[in-house]
Amino acid sequence: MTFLEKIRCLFTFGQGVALSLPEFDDASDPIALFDTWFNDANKSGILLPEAVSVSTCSKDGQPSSRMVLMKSFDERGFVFYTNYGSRKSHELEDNQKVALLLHWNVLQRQVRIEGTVEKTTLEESANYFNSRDRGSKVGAWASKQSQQLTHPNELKERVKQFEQEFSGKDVPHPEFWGGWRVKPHYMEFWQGRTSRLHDRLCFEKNDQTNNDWQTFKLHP
Ligand SMILES: Cc1cc2nc3c(=O)[nH]c(=O)nc-3n(C[C@H](O)[C@H](O)[C@H](O)COP(=O)(O)O)c2cc1C
Ligand SMILES: Cc1ncc(COP(=O)(O)O)c(CN)c1O
Repeated sequence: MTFLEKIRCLFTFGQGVALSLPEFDDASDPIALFDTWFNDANKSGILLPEAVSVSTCSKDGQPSSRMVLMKSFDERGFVFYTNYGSRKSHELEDNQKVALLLHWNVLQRQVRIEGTVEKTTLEESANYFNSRDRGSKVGAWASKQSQQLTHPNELKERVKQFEQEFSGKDVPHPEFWGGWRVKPHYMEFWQGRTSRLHDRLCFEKNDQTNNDWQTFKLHP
């Protein structure tokens, strides 16, 4: 973003900002647009611009949402890492349909993503796990994510146990921990405007095997 655009964002905060959405053309690609917006969010000083809400749905249709950190994205999809024994992972095993939501408030921007998930490869998960700090690696072993604590000190004790187990060694990548890649079939870019006359730019595809996105706009 230019300095002028930043000033305009500040002055119009809450009223809709004055950054324009690009017009459609044949080359319209939602991943490229996401890349631009994600860069803007990174440059804007927002804390954790990569924080994203992930919504899953249980077998009986109960949706649930939680925040995760998006660690990478490209044409193949959006990747986050978690415990494969967690509630979200169990729900994703049963039902691969998923929705992501990002909100960059100072930019007055929201991105909605709908798609299906697949697990990242063991190699990809291990590479990411190995890049984490030691404390978070031990934490991944210690946390039985989404399970009830059986007694108040259980987590602390498990951290101690794994610190001892891996003392003086590299902390290995646990097979129960890894990535989910969200392959999008719908993406919507929302840009706040004055008088609530926001822009909504949508991309949809019916066939996951190609990159043919239909584009349209929605009333705010
Ligand atoms: C900003 C933020 C980022 C988070 N990032 C992650 C993440 O990348 N992976 C993860 O497993 N949990 C992350 N969490 C914790 C999750 O929100 C959630 O509590 C946890 O994954 C268990 O969810 P579940 O029981 O629905 O599976 C994050 C929480 C916050 C507030
Ligand atoms: C439980 C958990 N797992 C994974 C992450 C992802 O972040 P990182 O890999 O940077 O720890 C987070 C971030 N808050 C988290 O809380």
